[in-house]
Amino acid sequence: MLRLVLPLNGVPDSIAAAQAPRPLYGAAATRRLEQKFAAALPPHTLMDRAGTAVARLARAWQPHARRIHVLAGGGNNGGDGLLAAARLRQAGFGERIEVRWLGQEERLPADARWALAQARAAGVAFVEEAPQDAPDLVIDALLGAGLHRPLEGEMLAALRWLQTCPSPTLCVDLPSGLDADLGHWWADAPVQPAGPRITLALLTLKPGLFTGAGRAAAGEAIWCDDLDVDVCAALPDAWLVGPDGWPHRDRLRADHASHKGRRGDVLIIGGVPAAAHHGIGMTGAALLAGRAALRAGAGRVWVAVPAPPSSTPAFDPAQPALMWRTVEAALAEGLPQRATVVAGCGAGSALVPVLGALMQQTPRLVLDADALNALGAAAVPGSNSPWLAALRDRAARGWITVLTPHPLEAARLLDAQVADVQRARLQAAEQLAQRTEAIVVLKGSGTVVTMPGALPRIVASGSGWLATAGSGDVLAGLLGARLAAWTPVEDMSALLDAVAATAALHGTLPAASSSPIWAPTAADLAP
Ligand SMILES: NC(=O)C1=CN([C@@H]2O[C@H](COP(=O)(O)OP(=O)(O)OC[C@H]3O[C@@H](n4cnc5c(N)ncnc54)[C@H](O)[C@@H]3O)[C@@H](O)[C@H]2O)[C@@H](O)CC1
Repeated sequence: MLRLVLPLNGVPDSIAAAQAPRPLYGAAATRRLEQKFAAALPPHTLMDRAGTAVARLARAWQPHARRIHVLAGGGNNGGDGLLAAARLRQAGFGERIEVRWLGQEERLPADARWALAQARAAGVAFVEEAPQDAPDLVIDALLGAGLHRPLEGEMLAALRWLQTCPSPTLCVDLPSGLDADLGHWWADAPVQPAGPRITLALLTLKPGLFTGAGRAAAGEAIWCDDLDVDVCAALPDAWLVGPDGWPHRDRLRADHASHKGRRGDVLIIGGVPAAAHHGIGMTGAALLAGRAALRAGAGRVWVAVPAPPSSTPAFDPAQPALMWRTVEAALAEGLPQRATVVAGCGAGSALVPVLGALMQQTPRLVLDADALNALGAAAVPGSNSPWLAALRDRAARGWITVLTPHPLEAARLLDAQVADVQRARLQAAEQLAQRTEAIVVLKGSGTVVTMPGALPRIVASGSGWLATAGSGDVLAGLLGARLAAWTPVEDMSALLDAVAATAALHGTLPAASSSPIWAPTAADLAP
């Protein structure tokens, strides 16, 4: 059955489509499923269904296309393209169906060999060169789940043509160049296509479609056809998640007997003012986090500033309910023991002296930005960092720690390069979680949320609109509110789901506040 998974990146409708958690299967798991189902069906059935699904979507998406160019590689992904060409030709679609096939007949897998014969029998035209002009529709069947190494030579040249071609393009299973497991882009070619593009995943959704380069390469919409087999019984490699489970404001409204003490307390630590930090002020970061926590339904929110009372803001005119403290006063009041603490938003190096106390006193702790920088390379193998010991000690006590690194912060914690983190985002997040025994929210395109012993979640929402100063502070505040409202249950994976749903909600905020003219800023996300 054909399903729309993510229509038009970033528009609100896409959220509904993404809401149900969806299982993601990497290349190896997909191959196992393919073999299992193929064994129970007549020969070539899956490829027949795959090629037919591609042809059907191509016709629905570009019904007036006259010249259709299929770029096909030498594996089964190319086989899908060849079969789609055959089916389009048999249906009398368009005026010309042409295939540029870069395979070698003697090395073809059996299914693709059969598809080649089908295309030839259908009278599809075979061409040697890339078109000089733009076809009405391109079908990208160069490489799919079999790509795990860099592209070179003829394949690279073909991909460069594809990425710069302005024609509408339908990618078969995965955009060619993308690693199904990692979301890594294997080619020295632009990730972002020049023309309109959609992707039709076949049999399974692969994790690489949704993180790293996946979302940028896959285009405006991601479809999936399960080829009429039930893959969902198999254990996935990861889950694609939306904001389902977020405590919606209607639920807060319906809770008549509630009071502010029941909604959860949040303490933001950060926002160092310029007067206390060599003329470099970061009050806005803590403001954004505090406002987001309030907006997300926290009952009471304090903002503790690492500065003397004289340079602590009197109040926030936009959200006067925020209560301001110095860090000293907040510690003296015992706030870290009873509130969920969000530490790091614009705290600078002033956080370091109190981080140890927070680790030891706060059962629910979100470490963001400067708090992560303060940990240094705590997550490298064999690290004897006192911070690592403190994090593990927290886990042993059953306390919750959430780390929210962007790729650079994750790289610092792992003593790696940003490129290493981005090349394998799921694996980087899992390493970080294993070593720190914390929940990790690795931000970026396709935010990854994971913890030790759990299947990672990839957040389905989000767009380039989130790449704006302060949007991470808003996420930290939302996480603070969500953890503060968290009722402990035995199943820790429910906590992971709650954290992932919070990150997914954050991804929807820019679309909710967008105007036809302005790009949303962080203040629009937490007004
Ligand atoms: N066999 C079947 O019945 C089905 C196959 N499916 C399709 O099969 C695809 C997977 O097929 P394959 O495992 O054959 O893999 P691919 O077709 O994705 O890639 C394998 C081919 O690409 C070449 N290749 C890989 N990396 C390269 C590089 N860096 N430079 C140059 N050439 C490179 C290999 O030599 C091989 O010829 C899926 O993505 C999907 O499109 C699905 O439609 C499901 C059903």
